[in-house]
Amino acid sequence: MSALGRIFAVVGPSGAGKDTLIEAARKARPDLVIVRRVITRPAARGGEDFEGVTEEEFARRRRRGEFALDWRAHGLRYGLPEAQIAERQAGRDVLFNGSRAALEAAVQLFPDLRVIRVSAPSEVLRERLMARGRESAADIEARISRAAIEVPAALAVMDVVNGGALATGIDRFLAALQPVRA
Ligand SMILES: Nc1ncnc2c1ncn2[C@@H]1O[C@H](COP(=O)(O)OP(=O)(O)OP(=O)(O)O)[C@@H](O)[C@H]1O
Ligand SMILES: O=P(O)(O)OC[C@H]1O[C@H](OP(=O)(O)O)[C@H](O)[C@@H]1O
Repeated sequence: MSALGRIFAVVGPSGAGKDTLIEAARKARPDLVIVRRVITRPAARGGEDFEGVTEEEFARRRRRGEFALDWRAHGLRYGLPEAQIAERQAGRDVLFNGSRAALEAAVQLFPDLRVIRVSAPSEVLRERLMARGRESAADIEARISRAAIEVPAALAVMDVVNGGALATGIDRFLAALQPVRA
């Protein structure tokens, strides 16, 4: 039997670059299982690879116990399919794009959770969200207002600052995914 793979939650404010860094890790680390989230958002071109479902379908899957963990944010529901998390059992490292507000619940479920916190200055967040153009100006302001949400103080986190050149952010992110040397 293989040892249990590691499990990583990538968190941080909207615009910090979580999806961008995760996509870079997908190329650099083909061994990683990157959880494909189920979200009650219409499928969009570009950005995160997720499964878009209706509220009804989300609720149905939740009732059937298909999600290891789920949460609400930005008026949307997000779920992590249990079947993908279970890849850990085969010794594979698993990574998911998480919510700071749902980290307490995540740690209850995965006591060995490794948290990677991605950050960038708030003026940079706003510029990036406006350039990305996925949300309205009002939605962008609502997202910026969540920028100050803290990771629970008791949790150890690995910080990845992605406020400047993307290549630097990617290097830092890949380093955070490496096993710690004894
Ligand atoms: N280091 C960087 N330099 C310049 N632009 C960046 C950098 N990192 C990410 N971006 C851009 O910023 C925007 C936001 O990045 P991304 O969508 O990855 O953020 P996110 O943290 O996943 O946000 P959300 O939580 O809203 O999904 C994207 O358009 C992305 O291309
Ligand atoms: O603000 P907090 O609670 O950390 O995160 C809330 C949610 O916002 C982001 O989703 P999206 O990719 O922007 O839809 C995160 O991935 C998370 O699911």
